[in-house]
Amino acid sequence: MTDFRTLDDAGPLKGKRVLLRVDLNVPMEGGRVTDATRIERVVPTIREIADQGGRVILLAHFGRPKGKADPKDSLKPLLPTLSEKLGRPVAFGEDCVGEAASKAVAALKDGDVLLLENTRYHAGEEKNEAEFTKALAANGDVYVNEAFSAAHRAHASTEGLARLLPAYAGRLMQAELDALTKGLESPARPVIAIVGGAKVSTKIDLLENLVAKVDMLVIGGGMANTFLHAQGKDVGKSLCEKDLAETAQRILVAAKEKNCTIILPVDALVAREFKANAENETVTVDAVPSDAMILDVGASSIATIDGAIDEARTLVWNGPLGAFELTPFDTGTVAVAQHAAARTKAGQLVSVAGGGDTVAALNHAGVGEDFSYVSTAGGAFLEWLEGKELPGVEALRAQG
Ligand SMILES: Nc1ncnc2c1ncn2[C@@H]1O[C@H](COP(=O)(O)OP(=O)(O)O)[C@@H](O)[C@H]1O
Ligand SMILES: O=C(OP(=O)(O)O)[C@H](O)COP(=O)(O)O
Repeated sequence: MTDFRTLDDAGPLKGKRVLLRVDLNVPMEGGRVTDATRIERVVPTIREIADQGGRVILLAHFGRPKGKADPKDSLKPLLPTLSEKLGRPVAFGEDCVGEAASKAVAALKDGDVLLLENTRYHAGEEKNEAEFTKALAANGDVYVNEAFSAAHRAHASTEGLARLLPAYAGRLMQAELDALTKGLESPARPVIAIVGGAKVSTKIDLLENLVAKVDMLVIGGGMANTFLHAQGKDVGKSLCEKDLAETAQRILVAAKEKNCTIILPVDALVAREFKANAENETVTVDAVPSDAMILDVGASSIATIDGAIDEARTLVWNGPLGAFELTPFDTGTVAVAQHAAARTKAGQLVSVAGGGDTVAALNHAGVGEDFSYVSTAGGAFLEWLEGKELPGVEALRAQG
């Protein structure tokens, strides 16, 4: 049962300008998409609207350009993949508001698809500014939110637009919420969570609530370095947000109070260069050379994590355990992903993973199909798991 309106409630969309908010924040390398999962998952909705004769106007962000039109965060390089996956041409508007956008929208015929440039090129997006939201809304008759993975952001294109235009949830938004509710509303215990990745400052706070929901929490990736630093260890030149040491300490205390076992790496693969096949060595986390970076968990840590997974009946995972895009720093992520997949296939574990890079990492490990459920969302998925209201979903409910 959904308590918001979906595409089924939108009425005939023929001739309507449909602002479709999608999450195209996909992993890229050298200007090419390296994992197209997020694109593939929104294709059915784009087709469904276009096939009815709706004029599809895709709104999306890429990276974190912080209100500046930084070319490295352009959505343009995604066009070939988007068009290939969709099996039809996609036009491009050089801006998401103003003349460039309105001209591109005016040129659309029924059933056409248009991608507008990065919404985060404008500061009004993240500030959810009324003027900017109005400028976005000027190009649409209807708003459809398909970006579950950005629903934890109260931005103009994820939240504000739902208040200005008739608003509906897209098929993926609906499916993600249904699947997570079904899979995790009353999970089999013990529950283990793995949180890694690089978005330390935007994800660390949610760990405080998460430790009350799960029995074991594995902290890996860049997130682990901040915790190791908080424990007084020298993490050398590793990705580490030192100003969050107090937050990390608070989380460790909260975990103890809630009887949540925290599992931090005991050893690490370190290197002096952030590149594939950089010279590397395994060291204990007490002996990280001051000129080196932790780029993956070590073999003893992998064994500990695998052992903890063996005790669990439910796994939730966001954020790779290391810089998995660069061999051999994919070793920990691949080993743990394969172990969890084998337990899942044997019927011993319910495994739910999510996040743009996490999905790419599972695919890289060859187990993307073997988890119980793979969400496009990382941060949004964890916030949902915490029990938090997601602004993008709440704004749809307000109209429901
Ligand atoms: N120890 C580490 N040092 C640097 N980067 C890391 C480390 N561990 C993981 N990462 C990086 O984290 C990124 C993914 O983080 P994040 O965006 O939080 O995950 P997701 O997109 O799945 O939510 C990957 O690009 C990976 O290279
Ligand atoms: O990639 C995303 O989230 P994720 O890294 O948690 O999977 C979303 O596009 C949100 O991006 P943001 O964390 O820059 O707001």
